[in-house]
Amino acid sequence: MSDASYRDAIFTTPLDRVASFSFDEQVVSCFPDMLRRSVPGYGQIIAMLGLMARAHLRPGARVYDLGCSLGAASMALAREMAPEDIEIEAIDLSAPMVERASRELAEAFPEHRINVNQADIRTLDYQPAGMIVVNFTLQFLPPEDRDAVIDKLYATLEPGGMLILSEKIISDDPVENAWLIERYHDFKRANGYSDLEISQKREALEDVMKPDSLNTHHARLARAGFVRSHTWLQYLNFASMVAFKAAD
Ligand SMILES: Nc1ncnc2c1ncn2[C@@H]1O[C@H](C[S@+](CC[C@H]([NH3+])C(=O)[O-])CC(=O)[O-])[C@@H](O)[C@H]1O
Ligand SMILES: O=C(O)C(=O)Cc1ccccc1
Repeated sequence: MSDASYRDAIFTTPLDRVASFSFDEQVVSCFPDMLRRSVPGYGQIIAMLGLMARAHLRPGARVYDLGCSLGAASMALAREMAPEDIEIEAIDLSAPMVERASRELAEAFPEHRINVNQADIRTLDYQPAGMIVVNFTLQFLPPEDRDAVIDKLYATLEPGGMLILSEKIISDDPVENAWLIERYHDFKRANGYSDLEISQKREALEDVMKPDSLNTHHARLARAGFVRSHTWLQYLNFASMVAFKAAD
Protein backbone atom coordinates (compact mmCIF):
# COMPACT_ATOMS: atom_id res chain seq x y z
CA MET A 1 0.00 0.00 0.00
CA SER A 2 1.19 3.54 -0.70
CA ASP A 3 1.92 6.08 2.01
CA ALA A 4 -0.10 8.78 0.23
CA SER A 5 -2.55 10.66 2.40
CA TYR A 6 -5.88 11.87 1.01
CA ARG A 7 -8.74 14.11 2.02
CA ASP A 8 -11.53 12.26 3.82
CA ALA A 9 -14.37 11.97 1.28
CA ILE A 10 -15.78 8.63 2.52
CA PHE A 11 -19.34 9.82 3.20
CA THR A 12 -19.63 12.56 0.53
CA THR A 13 -22.11 10.71 -1.73
CA PRO A 14 -25.51 9.36 -0.64
CA LEU A 15 -25.37 5.66 0.28
CA ASP A 16 -28.38 3.31 0.11
CA ARG A 17 -27.13 1.49 3.14
CA VAL A 18 -24.46 2.97 5.40
CA ALA A 19 -22.16 0.15 6.50
CA SER A 20 -20.70 0.11 10.02
CA PHE A 21 -17.50 2.10 10.24
CA SER A 22 -14.32 0.00 10.04
CA PHE A 23 -10.59 0.69 9.93
CA ASP A 24 -10.05 -0.59 6.40
CA GLU A 25 -7.75 0.50 3.54
CA GLN A 26 -10.10 3.33 2.53
CA VAL A 27 -10.04 4.81 6.05
CA VAL A 28 -6.28 4.33 6.36
CA SER A 29 -5.67 6.32 3.16
CA CYS A 30 -7.36 9.46 4.55
CA PHE A 31 -6.96 8.89 8.29
CA PRO A 32 -4.73 11.85 9.27
CA ASP A 33 -7.12 14.26 7.51
CA MET A 34 -10.15 12.54 9.10
CA LEU A 35 -8.75 12.90 12.61
CA ARG A 36 -7.60 16.48 12.10
CA ARG A 37 -11.03 17.56 10.83
CA SER A 38 -13.22 15.45 13.11
CA VAL A 39 -11.54 15.16 16.52
CA PRO A 40 -11.52 18.45 18.44
CA GLY A 41 -8.29 18.76 20.44
CA TYR A 42 -6.56 15.85 18.67
CA GLY A 43 -3.40 17.85 17.80
CA GLN A 44 -3.21 19.35 21.29
CA ILE A 45 -3.46 15.92 22.91
CA ILE A 46 -0.79 14.38 20.68
CA ALA A 47 1.52 17.34 21.34
CA MET A 48 1.32 16.84 25.13
CA LEU A 49 2.14 13.11 25.15
CA GLY A 50 5.88 13.56 24.79
CA LEU A 51 5.91 16.21 27.51
CA MET A 52 3.99 13.93 29.84
CA ALA A 53 6.45 11.12 29.17
CA ARG A 54 9.34 13.46 29.90
CA ALA A 55 7.78 14.54 33.18
CA HIS A 56 6.84 11.10 34.49
CA LEU A 57 8.75 8.31 32.78
CA ARG A 58 11.62 6.42 34.40
CA PRO A 59 14.51 6.32 31.86
CA GLY A 60 14.32 3.19 29.74
CA ALA A 61 10.72 2.39 30.61
CA ARG A 62 8.30 0.62 28.30
CA VAL A 63 5.34 2.59 26.90
CA TYR A 64 2.26 1.10 25.24
CA ASP A 65 0.40 2.93 22.45
CA LEU A 66 -2.87 0.97 22.31
CA GLY A 67 -4.94 1.34 19.15
CA CYS A 68 -1.99 3.14 17.59
CA SER A 69 -3.55 3.55 14.11
CA LEU A 70 -0.83 5.23 12.03
CA GLY A 71 1.40 5.74 15.08
CA ALA A 72 0.86 9.47 15.74
CA ALA A 73 1.16 9.04 19.52
CA SER A 74 4.29 6.89 19.19
CA MET A 75 5.80 9.49 16.84
CA ALA A 76 5.17 12.24 19.40
CA LEU A 77 6.75 10.14 22.17
CA ALA A 78 9.82 9.26 20.09
CA ARG A 79 10.25 12.90 19.09
CA GLU A 80 10.58 13.98 22.74
CA MET A 81 12.54 11.03 24.16
CA ALA A 82 16.07 9.83 23.43
CA PRO A 83 16.25 6.29 21.98
CA GLU A 84 17.79 4.86 25.19
CA ASP A 85 15.08 6.43 27.38
CA ILE A 86 12.01 4.73 25.94
CA GLU A 87 10.82 1.44 24.45
CA ILE A 88 7.53 1.70 22.58
CA GLU A 89 5.02 -1.08 21.98
CA ALA A 90 2.43 0.09 19.46
CA ILE A 91 -0.60 -2.17 19.01
CA ASP A 92 -3.55 -2.12 16.63
CA LEU A 93 -6.14 -4.63 15.48
CA SER A 94 -6.31 -3.33 11.89
CA ALA A 95 -3.81 -4.95 9.50
CA PRO A 96 -3.56 -1.96 7.09
CA MET A 97 -3.00 0.42 10.03
CA VAL A 98 -0.23 -1.78 11.49
CA GLU A 99 1.45 -2.24 8.14
CA ARG A 100 1.68 1.47 7.44
CA ALA A 101 2.47 2.51 11.05
CA SER A 102 5.41 0.12 11.28
CA ARG A 103 6.85 1.36 7.99
CA GLU A 104 6.49 5.04 8.86
CA LEU A 105 7.77 4.70 12.43
CA ALA A 106 10.85 2.74 11.33
CA GLU A 107 11.57 5.36 8.69
CA ALA A 108 11.13 8.37 10.98
CA PHE A 109 12.85 6.92 14.07
CA PRO A 110 15.38 4.26 13.00
CA GLU A 111 17.32 4.55 16.29
CA HIS A 112 14.35 4.08 18.60
CA ARG A 113 13.11 0.74 19.92
CA ILE A 114 9.56 0.73 18.51
CA ASN A 115 7.64 -2.50 17.96
CA VAL A 116 4.38 -2.38 16.05
CA ASN A 117 2.14 -5.43 16.37
CA GLN A 118 -1.28 -6.46 15.20
CA ALA A 119 -3.21 -7.58 18.28
CA ASP A 120 -6.41 -7.12 20.23
CA ILE A 121 -5.86 -4.99 23.34
CA ARG A 122 -8.39 -7.20 25.18
CA THR A 123 -6.23 -10.32 24.89
CA LEU A 124 -2.69 -8.93 24.57
CA ASP A 125 0.00 -10.45 26.78
CA TYR A 126 1.15 -7.26 28.52
CA GLN A 127 4.67 -6.71 29.93
CA PRO A 128 5.29 -4.19 32.76
CA ALA A 129 5.16 -0.57 31.56
CA GLY A 130 5.67 2.94 32.90
CA MET A 131 3.09 4.64 30.69
CA ILE A 132 0.11 3.54 28.62
CA VAL A 133 -1.58 5.69 25.98
CA VAL A 134 -5.12 4.77 24.91
CA ASN A 135 -5.93 7.57 22.50
CA PHE A 136 -9.53 7.22 21.23
CA THR A 137 -9.50 3.40 21.27
CA LEU A 138 -11.47 2.23 24.35
CA GLN A 139 -14.60 3.79 22.78
CA PHE A 140 -14.53 1.14 20.02
CA LEU A 141 -14.68 -1.82 22.44
CA PRO A 142 -18.08 -3.22 23.41
CA PRO A 143 -18.98 -1.46 26.69
CA GLU A 144 -19.05 -4.78 28.56
CA ASP A 145 -15.35 -5.38 27.71
CA ARG A 146 -14.06 -2.02 28.97
CA ASP A 147 -13.75 -2.76 32.73
CA ALA A 148 -11.57 -5.82 32.10
CA VAL A 149 -9.22 -3.90 29.79
CA ILE A 150 -8.76 -1.07 32.30
CA ASP A 151 -8.11 -3.70 35.02
CA LYS A 152 -5.40 -5.25 32.79
CA LEU A 153 -3.81 -1.86 32.14
CA TYR A 154 -3.73 -1.14 35.87
CA ALA A 155 -2.01 -4.48 36.50
CA THR A 156 0.47 -3.75 33.68
CA LEU A 157 1.60 -0.39 35.04
CA GLU A 158 4.60 -0.23 37.32
CA PRO A 159 4.20 1.66 40.64
CA GLY A 160 3.87 5.38 39.84
CA GLY A 161 2.84 4.50 36.28
CA MET A 162 0.56 6.71 34.22
CA LEU A 163 -2.38 6.01 31.90
CA ILE A 164 -3.51 8.58 29.34
CA LEU A 165 -7.06 7.87 28.18
CA SER A 166 -8.62 10.03 25.45
CA GLU A 167 -12.24 9.45 24.41
CA LYS A 168 -15.28 10.83 22.71
CA ILE A 169 -17.69 11.37 25.63
CA ILE A 170 -21.36 11.86 26.37
CA SER A 171 -22.78 14.04 29.13
CA ASP A 172 -25.10 12.58 31.78
CA ASP A 173 -27.15 15.78 31.46
CA PRO A 174 -29.32 15.41 28.31
CA VAL A 175 -29.49 19.16 27.66
CA GLU A 176 -25.71 19.54 27.89
CA ASN A 177 -25.27 16.42 25.78
CA ALA A 178 -27.51 17.72 22.98
CA TRP A 179 -25.73 21.10 23.06
CA LEU A 180 -22.27 19.46 22.84
CA ILE A 181 -23.33 17.31 19.89
CA GLU A 182 -24.85 20.28 18.04
CA ARG A 183 -21.68 22.34 18.51
CA TYR A 184 -19.59 19.30 17.49
CA HIS A 185 -21.54 19.15 14.23
CA ASP A 186 -20.86 22.90 13.78
CA PHE A 187 -17.15 22.11 14.34
CA LYS A 188 -17.27 19.46 11.59
CA ARG A 189 -19.16 21.78 9.24
CA ALA A 190 -16.56 24.49 9.84
CA ASN A 191 -13.92 21.91 8.90
CA GLY A 192 -15.53 21.27 5.52
CA TYR A 193 -17.87 18.31 6.17
CA SER A 194 -21.37 18.54 4.64
CA ASP A 195 -24.59 17.72 6.52
CA LEU A 196 -24.78 14.47 4.49
CA GLU A 197 -21.25 13.46 5.48
CA ILE A 198 -21.98 14.26 9.12
CA SER A 199 -25.21 12.25 9.22
CA GLN A 200 -23.86 9.24 7.28
CA LYS A 201 -20.74 9.08 9.49
CA ARG A 202 -22.96 9.28 12.55
CA GLU A 203 -25.00 6.34 11.26
CA ALA A 204 -21.85 4.34 10.44
CA LEU A 205 -20.55 4.84 14.00
CA GLU A 206 -23.83 4.10 15.79
CA ASP A 207 -23.19 0.36 16.31
CA VAL A 208 -19.41 0.43 16.71
CA MET A 209 -18.74 3.40 18.99
CA LYS A 210 -20.68 3.87 22.20
CA PRO A 211 -19.09 6.67 24.24
CA ASP A 212 -19.18 6.72 28.07
CA SER A 213 -19.52 9.82 30.25
CA LEU A 214 -16.54 11.28 32.13
CA ASN A 215 -18.21 10.09 35.36
CA THR A 216 -18.31 6.52 34.06
CA HIS A 217 -14.64 6.72 33.01
CA HIS A 218 -13.39 8.13 36.32
CA ALA A 219 -15.49 5.62 38.31
CA ARG A 220 -14.03 2.77 36.23
CA LEU A 221 -10.47 4.05 36.77
CA ALA A 222 -11.05 4.33 40.54
CA ARG A 223 -12.59 0.84 40.67
CA ALA A 224 -9.56 -0.58 38.87
CA GLY A 225 -7.31 0.84 41.62
CA PHE A 226 -5.93 4.10 40.18
CA VAL A 227 -5.20 6.36 43.14
CA ARG A 228 -6.15 9.47 41.18
CA SER A 229 -7.47 10.44 37.80
CA HIS A 230 -8.40 13.77 36.30
CA THR A 231 -9.57 15.26 33.03
CA TRP A 232 -6.71 17.35 31.69
CA LEU A 233 -8.43 18.42 28.44
CA GLN A 234 -12.00 18.69 27.22
CA TYR A 235 -12.97 20.21 23.88
CA LEU A 236 -16.72 19.79 23.19
CA ASN A 237 -17.57 16.07 23.46
CA PHE A 238 -13.94 14.89 23.34
CA ALA A 239 -11.75 14.59 26.41
CA SER A 240 -8.45 13.29 27.66
CA MET A 241 -7.87 11.92 31.14
CA VAL A 242 -4.74 10.99 33.06
CA ALA A 243 -4.69 8.35 35.81
CA PHE A 244 -1.87 7.38 38.17
CA LYS A 245 -1.02 4.15 39.93
CA ALA A 246 0.26 4.67 43.50
CA ALA A 247 4.05 4.87 43.73
CA ASP A 248 4.17 2.20 46.55
N1 LIG B 1 -9.74 -4.36 20.21
C1 LIG B 1 -8.81 -3.57 19.62
N2 LIG B 1 -7.49 -3.82 19.78
C2 LIG B 1 -6.56 -3.04 19.19
N3 LIG B 1 -6.88 -1.96 18.44
C3 LIG B 1 -8.18 -1.68 18.26
C4 LIG B 1 -9.20 -2.46 18.83
N4 LIG B 1 -10.40 -1.94 18.47
C5 LIG B 1 -10.14 -0.87 17.69
N5 LIG B 1 -8.80 -0.71 17.56
C6 LIG B 1 -8.08 0.33 16.82
O1 LIG B 1 -8.23 1.55 17.51
C7 LIG B 1 -7.94 2.61 16.60
C8 LIG B 1 -8.85 3.78 16.93
S1 LIG B 1 -8.32 5.32 16.26
C9 LIG B 1 -6.91 5.65 17.31
C10 LIG B 1 -6.13 6.88 16.97
C11 LIG B 1 -4.69 6.82 17.42
N6 LIG B 1 -4.53 6.28 18.79
C12 LIG B 1 -4.04 8.19 17.32
O2 LIG B 1 -3.79 8.79 18.36
O3 LIG B 1 -3.81 8.62 16.18
C13 LIG B 1 -9.46 6.47 16.84
C14 LIG B 1 -10.50 6.91 15.91
O4 LIG B 1 -10.44 6.48 14.75
O5 LIG B 1 -11.41 7.70 16.36
C15 LIG B 1 -8.11 2.05 15.19
O6 LIG B 1 -6.90 2.08 14.50
C16 LIG B 1 -8.60 0.62 15.43
O7 LIG B 1 -8.12 -0.32 14.48
O1 LIG C 1 -16.24 11.70 13.11
C1 LIG C 1 -16.83 11.44 14.16
O2 LIG C 1 -18.08 11.53 14.24
C2 LIG C 1 -16.09 11.05 15.35
O3 LIG C 1 -16.67 10.76 16.34
C3 LIG C 1 -14.58 10.99 15.30
C4 LIG C 1 -14.02 9.82 14.61
C5 LIG C 1 -12.83 9.98 13.93
C6 LIG C 1 -12.27 8.91 13.26
C7 LIG C 1 -12.90 7.67 13.27
C8 LIG C 1 -14.09 7.51 13.95
C9 LIG C 1 -14.64 8.58 14.64
